Amino acid sequence: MTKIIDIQQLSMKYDDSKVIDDINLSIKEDKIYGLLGRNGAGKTTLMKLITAQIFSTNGELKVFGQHPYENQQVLEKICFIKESQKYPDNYRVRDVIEVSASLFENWDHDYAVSLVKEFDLPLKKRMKKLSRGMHSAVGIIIGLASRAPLTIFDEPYLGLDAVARKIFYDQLIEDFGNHPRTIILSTHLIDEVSNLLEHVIVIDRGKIIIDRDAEELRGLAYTVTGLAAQVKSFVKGKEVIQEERMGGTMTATLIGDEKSMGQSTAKQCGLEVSPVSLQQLIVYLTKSGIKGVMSS
Ligand SMILES: Nc1ncnc2c1ncn2[C@@H]1O[C@H](COP(=O)(O)OP(=O)(O)OP(=O)(O)O)[C@@H](O)[C@H]1O
Repeated sequence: MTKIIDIQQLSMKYDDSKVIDDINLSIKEDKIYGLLGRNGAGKTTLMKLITAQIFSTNGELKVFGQHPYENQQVLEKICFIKESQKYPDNYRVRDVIEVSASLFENWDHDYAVSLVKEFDLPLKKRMKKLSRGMHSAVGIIIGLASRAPLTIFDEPYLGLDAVARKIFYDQLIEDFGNHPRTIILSTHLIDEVSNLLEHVIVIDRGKIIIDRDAEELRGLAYTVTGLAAQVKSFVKGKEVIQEERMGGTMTATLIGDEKSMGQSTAKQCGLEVSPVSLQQLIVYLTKSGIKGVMSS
């Protein structure tokens, strides 16, 4: 599979503090990536580096095989929708759509218009009069209708209600199916997007700590519950990322995929086995400060 982004030993400092710390990463063609991590982890900084809005202090970054800085050939293939995307106040929704049409080679006008209807946006209303959520919906429409070969959404849904977020997810998955491209979605709503993601990248304090196929990651951990003595005996020698005791009962979350047979053994021992959501797993892994990169 072709690499769309190739990052080697990339670092970036703001003043004296390293916010991107010697990372290696490759992003492949026609996949949906989740870029996840805690506040201040370095997600936006990484996206700004990829889209050539800021310079790295060290390392190599290639996008579509070239350095992205002031490189029109590369930049015209990217659509970056930021968290608080700004538009000229006096523009109407319609004007934003028209200007966007001129920026992206693969722009689909009919699709943009159908999305405006889906999100129930008033085409004639000026941007400054839109609510926060409506503002975000405009960004989402541009990101989807651009059909840019590399589309990056950085927390695109500030103020967007649950219904509108569902429209976004449904549209993303449907349109991606018809027009595959590389999508990077940065979000804190991990469980909501969990089923959309094909690959998960987690950044923590400027370092990539997880770079792994989403399906593999989902099956990587499980929770066992039962009598404390039984759970204690079962988890002995296994990698436990979280445990909790309530009276005589104990719950433990362990790392171990299907192949390790831990889940079937736990069931045979009479323990209750339950899956761990992607969000829970990422919270555990970032809290426990895993060393090195969990990569596939
Ligand atoms: N312009 C700047 N000047 C100095 N420090 C900055 C600047 N922008 C970001 N930082 C710092 O860089 C670090 C990474 O910030 P970044 O915005 O990349 O994090 P993030 O993962 O996107 O966070 P969030 O999820 O809260 O949006 C933070 O410590 C932040 O304070």
